Amino acid sequence: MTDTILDIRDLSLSFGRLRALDGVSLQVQAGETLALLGHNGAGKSTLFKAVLGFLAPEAGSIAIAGHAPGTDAARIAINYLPEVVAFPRSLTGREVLTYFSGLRSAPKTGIADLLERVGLSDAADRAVGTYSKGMRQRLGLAQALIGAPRLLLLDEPTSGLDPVSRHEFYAVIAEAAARGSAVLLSSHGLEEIQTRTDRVAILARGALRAVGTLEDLARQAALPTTIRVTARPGEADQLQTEFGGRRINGCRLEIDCAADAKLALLARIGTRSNVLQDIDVAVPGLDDIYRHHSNQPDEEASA
Ligand SMILES: Nc1ncnc2c1ncn2[C@@H]1O[C@H](COP(=O)(O)OP(=O)(O)OP(=O)(O)O)[C@@H](O)[C@H]1O
Repeated sequence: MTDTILDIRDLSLSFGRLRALDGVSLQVQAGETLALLGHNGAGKSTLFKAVLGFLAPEAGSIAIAGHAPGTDAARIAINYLPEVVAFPRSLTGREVLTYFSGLRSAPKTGIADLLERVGLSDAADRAVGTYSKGMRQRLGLAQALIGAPRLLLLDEPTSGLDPVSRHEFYAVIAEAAARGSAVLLSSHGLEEIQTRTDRVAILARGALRAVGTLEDLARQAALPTTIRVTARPGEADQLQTEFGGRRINGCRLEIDCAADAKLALLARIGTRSNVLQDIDVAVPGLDDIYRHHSNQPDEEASA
């Protein structure tokens, strides 16, 4: 049985004449990590602010573990990591977490464990003003994990982090999800969320264009596979006559085909190995999949 922690239905919100969110419906389950992707200005932060209760929707509804945004019960259920974290520079990492634990009425006994989980034990008693950006970001994540939240909202949590820090960051997020938190994070990076999130939601100009696993999104996009053939000198014309495709230069040919027709086409091309110099296969990349969905009209979005 699923346990829906975040339930957003037909959410619309405008700033004056600008419709920042347009009929967005999205659910996140306990233990699930969902990445919200979208270009600058797509509406990701606006969605987060609505979930936090900072912005009131003009239509639709949001429930956090069954509670309306901004209520005490919803506030207790959510922990939030903003895109830019700022802590008092003179406090140590441990003092920051002690302060936030007090605000959340969480036991102080968990602080050493949190510092350990985000790799800040050694720096725990140094002033935050001496921390690097990555360390501040990790302290922000530790702050967001206080009290084992039911919903973890992370606004571009890894922007500006190096690949190793990113990897460690996602490992900590995965632990939180394994303990039952629902995680909604926004990101610009398809590559980084590829193996680290359960589902992806693509937002463009305030509307949700697609929701699903990356495999689902790739299947829905039905983008062609491209077979690139290099012919022996003087043979490209004949190959193009046989297999169609685009001529790239005197000896190269690109042939598009549906993903499920790839093997049959390769087998046919293979029968002409005597006139081939090389062959390779280019499957659609994450960027192609993202571009496809973010350019779709709203009504093609799938929930
Ligand atoms: N307080 C505001 N007043 C007016 N317009 C706003 C306000 N906040 C956001 N917007 C507009 O709403 C749209 C969505 O902005 P939002 O910050 O949610 O985008 P985003 O997806 O988080 O972008 P980014 O990736 O750049 O952080 C943008 O066009 C933005 O200019």
